[in-house]
This record gives sequence, C-alpha cells and structure tokens, in this order.
Amino acid sequence: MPQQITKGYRQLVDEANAIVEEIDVDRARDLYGREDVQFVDIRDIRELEREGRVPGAFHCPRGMLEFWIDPASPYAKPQFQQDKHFVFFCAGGLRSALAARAAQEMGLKPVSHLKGGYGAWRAAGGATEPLPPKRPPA
Ligand SMILES: O=S(=O)([O-])[S-]
Repeated sequence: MPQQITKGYRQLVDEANAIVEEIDVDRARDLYGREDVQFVDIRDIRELEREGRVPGAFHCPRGMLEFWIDPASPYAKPQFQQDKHFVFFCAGGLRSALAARAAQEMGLKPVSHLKGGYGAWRAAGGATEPLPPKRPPA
C-alpha cells in the first residue's frame, strides 16, 4: 500500500515562511559583506562544485545544521556562536526556508532566508566564485 503523506513539502515550506523572515535578493545584497551578517549556504557540496559559491558564505550542509548550531553538540561550529544576523540560502529558497525555521526554533537570531536562493542571487549579479580545486590526498 502506498504511503499516505499527510503534510507535503509545500505545506512545510509555507509554514516555515509564515514564521521566518524571507528576504529578497536586493535586501540580501544590502546585508552581504557586513561584519554583523553571516551568510550560510546549506546546499550539498556537489551543488557548490557545480554552480560555485558566494564568497564569504559559510557552507553548512543541511544535514548537519542542528548539530553545527547547538554548542552542546560535539559537532558545534564557532560560526554559529557569533552574535550575527544569519542569512540562509540554498539553490532555490525551499530548503533554506526549512533550515531557517529549524535554526530559529533552536534560538538562533536573527535569522532570514533568501527567496529564490543562489539562483536568484546569481541572476541578480550577486558575487560568486568557483570552488577551489580539491587538493589531492597527501
Ligand atoms: O531547496 S531548493 O529550493 O534549493 S530546490
């Protein structure tokens, strides 16, 4: 018997957007580069390799999000212990809505996510760069 999904991804994203600040690319460009703002790229590493990245953005794969945010976790990252405004983005703005919601629920603040994601950022001429080539294993 097929599974009965009772809440689809669209509803999850809509619920997240109802409680998380969604910013457009113009606002993101205003925030970009400020000392008190941390961009967080939650895309998969393969997406960064393929599409490039936003210079200065911290790469946090979505799967590690909660563990990297929580200082009580053995995987906690100092980037999330800063007193900054965190701007999450993904490729198109769906995953980042869910990620920003989780981060906000954990107490991170302030938190926003970028409507349209990296795609919108790049289309608007936002700064990007290729990922540096991988070093061969020593
Ligand atoms: O999550 S997504 O908007 O990058 S497909």
